[in-house]
Amino acid sequence: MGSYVRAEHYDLLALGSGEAAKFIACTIAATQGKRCAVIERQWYGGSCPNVACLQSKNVIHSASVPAVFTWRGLWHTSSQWEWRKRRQNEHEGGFKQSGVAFIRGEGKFVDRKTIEVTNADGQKRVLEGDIIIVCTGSRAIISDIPGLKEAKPLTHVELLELEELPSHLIVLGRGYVGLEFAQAMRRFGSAVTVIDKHERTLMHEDEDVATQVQEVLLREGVLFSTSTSVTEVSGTSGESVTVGGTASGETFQVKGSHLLCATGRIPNSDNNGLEATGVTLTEKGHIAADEWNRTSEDGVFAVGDCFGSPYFTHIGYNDFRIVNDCLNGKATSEARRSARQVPFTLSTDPEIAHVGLREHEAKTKGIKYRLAKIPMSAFLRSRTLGETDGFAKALVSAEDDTILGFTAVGPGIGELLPLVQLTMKKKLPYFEIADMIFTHPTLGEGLMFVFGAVPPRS
Ligand SMILES: Cc1cc2nc3c(=O)[nH]c(=O)nc-3n(C[C@H](O)[C@H](O)[C@H](O)COP(=O)(O)OP(=O)(O)OC[C@H]3O[C@@H](n4cnc5c(N)ncnc54)[C@H](O)[C@@H]3O)c2cc1C
Ligand SMILES: NC(=O)c1ccc[n+]([C@@H]2O[C@H](COP(=O)([O-])OP(=O)(O)OC[C@H]3O[C@@H](n4cnc5c(N)ncnc54)[C@H](O)[C@@H]3O)[C@@H](O)[C@H]2O)c1
Repeated sequence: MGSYVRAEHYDLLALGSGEAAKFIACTIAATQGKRCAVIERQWYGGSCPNVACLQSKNVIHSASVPAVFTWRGLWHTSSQWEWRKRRQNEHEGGFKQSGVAFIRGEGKFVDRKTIEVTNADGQKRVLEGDIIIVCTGSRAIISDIPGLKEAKPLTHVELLELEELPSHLIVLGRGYVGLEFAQAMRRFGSAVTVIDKHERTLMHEDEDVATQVQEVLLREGVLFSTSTSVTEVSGTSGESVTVGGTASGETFQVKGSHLLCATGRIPNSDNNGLEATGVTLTEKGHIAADEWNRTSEDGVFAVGDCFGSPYFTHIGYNDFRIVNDCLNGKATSEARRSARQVPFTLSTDPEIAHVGLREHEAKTKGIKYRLAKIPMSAFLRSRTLGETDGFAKALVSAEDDTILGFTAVGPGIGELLPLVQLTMKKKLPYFEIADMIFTHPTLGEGLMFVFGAVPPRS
């Protein structure tokens, strides 16, 4: 550290201002009157509002509204910069109001309770905290395929900053980021080729779910190259870029104008001095912590993507609740990591919405279930929308009447998850949903039909 600098003391210090950290710091400041600070090198409030969930869903929605089917047509704000400025102002206001110190700069651990922060001008501050929250997020993987880094590929961050529409976007990776952006950019008018090393889309999902979404994208003109091993990339994204390798054993080459890397994410647990603390990492580089986000160092918590919580903002928010309970002496067995539901919505059109057990998981684990599966056209609302692609399926226990899992592919179908989640959480029988009165014709009404189709117990 060079010359001695007196450390500024805080009761609670967060590294990274993402979902869980901002709520923890603001809540502890407000409810316990503690002195809290958040260190952040880039955006107030982390990725979700600025470069991930919210902005990407705004782009995706824009691409889905035929009347304004143009690149940047329906962006509710004039530009991506305007979007971020608004989110920044909202978050800056939130921190100020709650009395949390927002400290701009790159943070690096000096020891378990001390973080050195370097701002853009190279000036340093040393902060120490009794409680430390590590919330440093994750970043897109840019693998070491020859020529890939040199091609300066886009990640979701740069894609959201593009001023021009790519004439031909090559998407490497067919997971959440790849599929959502592939469809949106195709709808805006780009030619889109998606390349993935696996044979099928969304390997974790049931095959019928993955196939349904892929079929829609194919119909809209997205091209797929599957079981593809990319061995070289040449050119530069934004000008002309060529991706080559083998696809199902055959030589493969595709030339495009832009390249998006969407091959997964790695935790930001390196380059921040964590090795100077006693905090340990998992094999995948996540910060190792227990059921209540407590690391191996007393008073140091890890939250969000860097902790390996499933990479969703709402799960980051749940980390906040768990840590907040912990800090209030309420670390209960109900409020722990492995006890929580992990619902998600993939924002393709149609969406995929899921909670609980998948069918292939039930089969692998030998869990006996009853299956109800109906086409989306049976959700009468989908007919009024003219959007009948998809289906919904529910897995109900063969032994009692509790719901084990629910998955649906359909328009705006993610909005239906909470009712199913609540029924599952309260361990209510599935027919509580089947017996409800739903307004007609809403998507919710479809739940009555799915759960009404559960076969009787044998
Ligand atoms: C394109 C895209 C779309 C997504 N869409 C959705 C969605 O629709 N729904 C959903 O639930 N999830 C979505 N996700 C996932 C979601 O964005 C992440 O799970 C969530 O934002 C992670 O929050 P976090 O707090 O862990 O990290 P972040 O929000 O990334 O916060 C970490 C912060 O730490 C800062 N930081 C890191 N290291 C340092 C350091 N040394 N010093 C100072 N600051 C540091 C970073 O600048 C960053 O701001 C999406 C992800 C992507 C990439
Ligand atoms: N709607 C949402 O909630 C949402 C949206 C976007 C992202 N996210 C979160 O972000 C996480 C990361 O998303 P992601 O799409 O970056 O990762 P992902 O893990 O979902 O998908 C990565 C894909 O890249 C492929 N791949 C990996 N290496 C490859 C290579 N060398 N060549 C070709 N293909 C390769 C994999 O087979 C996989 O299909 C998700 O797991 C999710 O938790 C959520």
